[in-house]
Amino acid sequence: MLEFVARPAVLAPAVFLVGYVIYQLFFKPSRLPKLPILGAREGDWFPLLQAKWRNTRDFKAAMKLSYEQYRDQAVIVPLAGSGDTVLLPRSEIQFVTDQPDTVLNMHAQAIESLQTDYTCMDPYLIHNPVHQKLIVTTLTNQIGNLVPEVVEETAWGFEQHWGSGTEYKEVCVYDTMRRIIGSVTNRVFVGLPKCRDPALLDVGMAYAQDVPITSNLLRLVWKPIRPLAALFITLPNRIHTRQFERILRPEIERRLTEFEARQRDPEDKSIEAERNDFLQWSISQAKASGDPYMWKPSTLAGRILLLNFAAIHTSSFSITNAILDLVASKQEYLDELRAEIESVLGEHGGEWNKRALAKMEKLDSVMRESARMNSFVTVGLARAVVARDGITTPSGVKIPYGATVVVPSYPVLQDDSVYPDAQTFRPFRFSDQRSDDSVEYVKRAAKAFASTSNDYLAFGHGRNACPGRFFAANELKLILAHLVLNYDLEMQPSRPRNKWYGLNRVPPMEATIRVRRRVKD
Ligand code: HEM
Repeated sequence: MLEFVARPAVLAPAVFLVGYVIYQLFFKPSRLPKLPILGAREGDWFPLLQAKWRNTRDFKAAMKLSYEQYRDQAVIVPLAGSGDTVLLPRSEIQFVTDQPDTVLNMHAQAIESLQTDYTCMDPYLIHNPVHQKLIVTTLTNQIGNLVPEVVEETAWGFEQHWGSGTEYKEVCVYDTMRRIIGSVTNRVFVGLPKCRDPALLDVGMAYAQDVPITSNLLRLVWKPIRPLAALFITLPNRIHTRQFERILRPEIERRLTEFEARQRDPEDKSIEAERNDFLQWSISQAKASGDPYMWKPSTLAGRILLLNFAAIHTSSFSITNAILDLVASKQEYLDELRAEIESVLGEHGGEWNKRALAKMEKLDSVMRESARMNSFVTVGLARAVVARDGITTPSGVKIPYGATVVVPSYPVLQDDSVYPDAQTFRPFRFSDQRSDDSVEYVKRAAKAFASTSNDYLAFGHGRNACPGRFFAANELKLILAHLVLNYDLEMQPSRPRNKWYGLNRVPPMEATIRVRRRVKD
């Protein structure tokens, strides 16, 4: 064995590899300017490396430290698997949102951090994200028309997962919510009956988990060998993408055939009326483009899978957090919320619609306050510096091409000077502010759940803020309203804590509560 290792043909590359790794880890000069290193301590031998270890292990502590110690200055944030990252101070959030895409670019950063060239089986879907245009235009415009279907699917989902028993029983909040959110959201994406297909929902969820796990792994792999490593690492992504496509293909093919038949003879009454869902809009968009690649079943299914990735986890976390916050608060809050919903619904003849929902400001406030307390966005507005000459921040820090900038979100949302009594869940914090007539209308409207600002980054902010947030806000409020109207929730003395996985903050997924169907008189 020793003889084999001592051969020059084996020894030379091995020494080179070890030397390269040591150089990368300990001696490679940083391209970043001289700034404090978040997490480094006096006397550290390898400050970047030691800080990286500390920050990766406990990012919550790192966030608190950044706000206490470096509130007004930029700091370097070493993190495992992340490239050169600079956290800018809160005072420079506006500067970040103001930069054009040619200077600070969200998509370049998302492609790098999610490694989409490997984790998405057809990277062209990401490089040509026409589905995002549909979210901003058609989906958002159709929110009102989609209300009846969202309401119907919500009722079906609760019946399946919370049942109609009038005795208290225990349910796992996250597990049941992700299933309800899955079918409600897919009702809008692909319609009945596929939105209730458990295989479709499970594969969609599995892929949504594959992407963060495999992208984290890939980022740890040396770039030149990443394409090779990706062949093995992204195997689950490939399997789940294929399964998703296989499940959806018959529906897509049926719709394509009907689309063509309708084009040939618009008067033909034997063809099913055009559906009003994302798949149908995508088919129309694809056909209008004239590019056959766009209406291939794999392309159309791939876009729906990406939507599932963007929508399901985020929405499931939000509603789970809101339920856990409410049951750990006061029964009076729940009663007050229920009273608002009943009263506004009464004014609208008992019928759900967009206008009724917009009037339920307490309901809206609960969702916004819960997102303030629990948002998974701990640092926000992650953007890659794509200007070849780098950027110079208002405080004069020069950040080179290829680095990433982020801004604080978690510490701002927890800051008493921004949100008084920030550690307390005050469900009507924002509706109280909205009902203050002495404040001008625009400022009051800015307190709605889907409104973003420099101090509220739960949906991002600026040009690249989440395009699905208006739809998500309506869907989540309808779901919360349904459960408040139809179920009693047993109050709990305290709220189980959220968990941190690196940068990500997620609700306790195993938390349970006790619920029973309300008996209405
Ligand atoms: C409560 C639920 C949701 C939350 C908290 C959320 C949050 C976010 C955040 C923080 C971003 C990044 C924004 C930035 O960096 O400035 C984002 C982007 C995005 N979200 Fe959402 N989201 C939610 C629901 C949805 C839904 C339902 C959809 C689709 C219908 C969606 C589609 C997207 C897309 C496509 C992007 C990428 C935008 C781009 O690349 O420009 N999201 N979301």
